Amino acid sequence: MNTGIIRYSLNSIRYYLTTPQKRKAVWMFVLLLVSSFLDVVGLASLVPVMMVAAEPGGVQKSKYFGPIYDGLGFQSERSFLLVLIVGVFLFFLFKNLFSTWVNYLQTRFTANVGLSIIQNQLAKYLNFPFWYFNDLGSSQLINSTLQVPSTYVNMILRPLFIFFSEVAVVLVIVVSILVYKPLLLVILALVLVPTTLLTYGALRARAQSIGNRINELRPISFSIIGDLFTGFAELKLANKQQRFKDQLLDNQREIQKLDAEVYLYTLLPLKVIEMVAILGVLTIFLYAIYVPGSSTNLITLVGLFAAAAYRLMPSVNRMLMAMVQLKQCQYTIEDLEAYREPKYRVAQAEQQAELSFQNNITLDNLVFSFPGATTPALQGVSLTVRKGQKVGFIGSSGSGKTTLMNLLLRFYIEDQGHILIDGKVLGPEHIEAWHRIIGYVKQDTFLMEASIKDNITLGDANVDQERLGYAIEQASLRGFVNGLPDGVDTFIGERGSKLSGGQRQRIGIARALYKRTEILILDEATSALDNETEREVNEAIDRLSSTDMTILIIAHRITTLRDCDQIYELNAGKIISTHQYQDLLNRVL
Ligand SMILES: Nc1ncnc2c1ncn2[C@@H]1O[C@H](COP(=O)(O)OP(=O)(O)OP(=O)(O)O)[C@@H](O)[C@H]1O
Repeated sequence: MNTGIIRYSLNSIRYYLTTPQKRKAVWMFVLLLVSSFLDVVGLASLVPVMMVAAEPGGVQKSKYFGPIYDGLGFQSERSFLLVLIVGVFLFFLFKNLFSTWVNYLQTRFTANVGLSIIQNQLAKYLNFPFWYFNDLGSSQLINSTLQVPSTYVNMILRPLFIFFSEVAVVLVIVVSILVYKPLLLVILALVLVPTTLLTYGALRARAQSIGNRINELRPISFSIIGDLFTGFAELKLANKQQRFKDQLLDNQREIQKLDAEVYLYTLLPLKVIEMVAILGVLTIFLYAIYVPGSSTNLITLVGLFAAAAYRLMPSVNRMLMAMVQLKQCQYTIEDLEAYREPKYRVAQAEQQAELSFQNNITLDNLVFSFPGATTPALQGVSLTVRKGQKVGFIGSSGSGKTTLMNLLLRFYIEDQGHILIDGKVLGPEHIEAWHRIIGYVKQDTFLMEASIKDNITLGDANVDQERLGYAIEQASLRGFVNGLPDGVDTFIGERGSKLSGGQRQRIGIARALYKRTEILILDEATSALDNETEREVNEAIDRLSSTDMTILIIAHRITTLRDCDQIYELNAGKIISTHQYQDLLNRVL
């Protein structure tokens, strides 16, 4: 049998198991063997019991039960049969309790492995360099973090257990037949082995390609449904909801069709094996009819063949089903294995060091290129910001302002040059300390579907009320919050849908203040803010300017830069000039 997919799946599981878990897996396999053995013994024991029960005086005549009957001094066959039947019942009770316990252990084990795979995927993606993160997109990431591990558990891990426990059953039967009647084993092997191989051979390629296709289609559905709900208002107004709905249904139609096809494939093996087994029986019969003198022996053989094949068929079928499922979901193994190379990990030092910021931040000749880009996004940027300064960045769209901030935030790492804090190179060992003192207010502030308080504290369990009050005050949110029925406990809707653009940015500012940010990067919203919103945001920035916070502002409106000590202008990844606010204002006027 082609065991490529089995070996591949086992290797993939090994990666996730800790040493105790590996030991547990072996232990579980032993328990499964015992459980399979009890299964076969249970069924096999029924035949002699039924035979002696059906024939009066059968107990004493039986070569198995006769000695037990005499040895235990039974007086009547009826009482012996009663004890025998109760014994059989108790055996089945024990067997089923035992196999349920094994199933329970097995499901707990697979659930734990599933959880460690999700943890592993999360760790992988949360440590992803930012640009890959953006490249993959959230639908793909959600699929890989939640859907793929769950499919892996259901369609790789569980089928593997089934496969091995069926192998155990088949082995027990095969050994019994080998001892009892080797010729029968030869006939069975001649009939069942080629059938199994041919059926698997016919289904595996298609099963795999269906699995791959379903994995391509699922994120598309996630993405369309995300757009459909988040873009509710825009799509409704543009009368485009129907088009998105149609796209989603087309995609789902293909998924459902492929799912149904795969389900059909899991039903097929049993039918094929049954046809071949019956063909075997009939062929032996025909032989008995047309070859004179061979019938008595052959008819016994047919009986035995049919009985053995009947018991083997479900096991072989389950083995085949398991293999088809493994093949169909091979993509999950590939998906989980993706992005394990070091280049997909932001370098992080095991030992984190403290960092203090007292004097200045120096960018020393920073060069940075996005993977695959022909020209660097930053081409030797050097500047110094003193503690407490307010510095502005301007420049046309695509000039590298956001990229520069992402380097400063350590979401990207420079190809050349250094960032120095008080003259000390900012390295991977400072990431945690650095992130404690730097804050970022994006153009589109990240907001959770939660209360204002939770959005400012990012779900702090023990909120520092004094700090929260200060953050609200400094971010010019006091008036707004006081006017709300539930104050800071008011829910703001999905992604802040109940807030204005200015309020959203000010929540971002309050968040940075609550965190005791020492260096704040503020990316001013590019979208046309109305006068009132612009005034609100500027008021918050003005208040910040009176603190000792070091502020770096990417500005799209010159008025935002009013309090800046220095303004840098970028073009094509380079600083082309530095300005004072008044010069810029004169230039515009
Ligand atoms: N994830 C990315 N992958 C590849 N190239 C990128 C990526 N992000 C930005 N770029 C490219 O890098 C260059 C600088 O982009 P950046 O976002 O820093 O500009 P910006 O000055 O902030 O623009 P804007 O004012 O429009 O926000 C652009 O040419 C952009 O196309």
